[in-house]
Amino acid sequence: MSQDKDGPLPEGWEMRTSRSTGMTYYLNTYTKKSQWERPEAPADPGEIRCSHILVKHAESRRPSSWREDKITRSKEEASDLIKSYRKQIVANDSSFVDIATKYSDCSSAKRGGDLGLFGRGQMQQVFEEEAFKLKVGQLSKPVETDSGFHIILRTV
Ligand SMILES: O=C(N[C@H](Cc1nc2ccccc2[nH]1)C(=O)O)c1cc2ccccc2s1
Repeated sequence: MSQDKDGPLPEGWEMRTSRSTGMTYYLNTYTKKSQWERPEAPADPGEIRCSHILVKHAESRRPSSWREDKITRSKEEASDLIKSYRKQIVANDSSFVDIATKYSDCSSAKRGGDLGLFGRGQMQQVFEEEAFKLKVGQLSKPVETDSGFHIILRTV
C-alpha cells in the first residue's frame, strides 16, 4: 500500500522494503530507479510520447515547411490560428490527427503530428517543459517556441 502516516505517495512511485537492511526505499515505477528519500513530486516518466500541431510564422527559426516554401504570416496570425485549431479540436469539430496532417508546419504532419518517444534534452526546452507537465491524453494550451506556436497532445 502506498498509504502511511505521511499520506499517499506522489503518482508513479511505490514504497519498497530493502531485503538486506529492512529499510524503506522508493521505486520510480516508470524508470525502475530507486531512492532512499521519500519523493515529494510525481515520478519523472523518463520518456513520453507526444503529437503536436505547429503553426510557423515569418519570425520562426525556419520559416518554411512542407506546406509553404516561404511562410509569411505574422506571429499574431499564427497565434490566432493555433487557438482556432485548438478550439475546433476541443469542440470535437475536427480531430487532432486531421488538423495535424493538413495544417501542421512540422514534418511530423506526415505522421499525424506524432513525434515518437522522447526523453529530456531532446526537444526545445520550452516544448519539453510543457510536454512533461501533461498527463497521458491531455492537450496543452498553445506553447511558443523558436519554431512557432504548438499545441501538444501527450499520447504515452
Ligand atoms: O523539429 C522538427 N521539425 C521542425 C519543426 C519543429 N520544431 C519543433 C520544436 C519542438 C518540438 C517539435 C518541433 N518541430 C521543422 O520541420 O522545421 C521535427 C520533426 C520531427 C518528425 C518526426 C519526429 C520528430 C521530429 S522533430
